[in-house]
Amino acid sequence: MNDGVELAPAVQSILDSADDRPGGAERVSVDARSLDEAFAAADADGRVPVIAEVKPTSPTTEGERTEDPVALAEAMVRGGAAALSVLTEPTHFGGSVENLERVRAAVDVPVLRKDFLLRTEHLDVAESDVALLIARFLETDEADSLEAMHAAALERGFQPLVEVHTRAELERAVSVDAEYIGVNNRDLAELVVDLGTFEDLAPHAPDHVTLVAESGIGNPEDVRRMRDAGADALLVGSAIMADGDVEANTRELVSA
Ligand SMILES: O=P(O)(O)OC[C@@H](O)[C@@H](O)c1c[nH]c2ccccc12
Repeated sequence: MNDGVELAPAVQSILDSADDRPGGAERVSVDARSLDEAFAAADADGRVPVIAEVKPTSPTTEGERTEDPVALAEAMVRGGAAALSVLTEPTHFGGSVENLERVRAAVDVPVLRKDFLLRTEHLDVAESDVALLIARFLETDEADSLEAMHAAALERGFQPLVEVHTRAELERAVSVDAEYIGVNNRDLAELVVDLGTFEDLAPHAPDHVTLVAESGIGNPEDVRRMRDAGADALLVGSAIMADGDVEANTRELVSA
């Protein structure tokens, strides 16, 4: 599929199930909480802008956290998270639209819907402040184009975060005028993480873009490394969801 590089079997299976999931019946209209303001507020009081991710499990995680997602989300906000990300992918990440809706109702910070959205009608399944659009999966015959998805997300009031992993994907994100670009340090073909990915791509992003470093950020040193490379914000899941106190895990990274 797409560039000819085979995807990890887990990722191919995620995409196949995403392709089978129905869209929403009606077009949503979102009154989004500003991501820029949330990041600026964090910066202003000395917190690193972190998007903390409620991810009960994943193909690269052992075990599953079974606490109430709302309790986890509230702990992340207490720990200083500027925004949250909630998995809605049901079959491989233990997520749900219900989790997203409950979390968004419980907190004041912007919430990202983390899923594999392939067609515009998939945007209509749930309201969120930010919608993730993964460039790599929006260039196949089965999916709508990145351009169409980006325009459709804006029309509905979402702040689209375009996820890229290569220079070519970054160029495509820039060509659709993406204001928010996430560089995923995890290669979805092999599921390996390399923080050098962000360092390599960040210098090629235009200055006006808000850049998010995604995946593989495990400790305060990684946070500083990504900030030094130009990350305006960080998206962190596993290190915050790992054993222990989610609030303390969040605070440790936010204070790096
Ligand atoms: O758990 P990590 O390594 O901190 O990564 C979080 C987030 O970046 C990761 O969950 C992610 C990035 N892009 C995705 C696309 C789909 C599902 C998950 C993801």
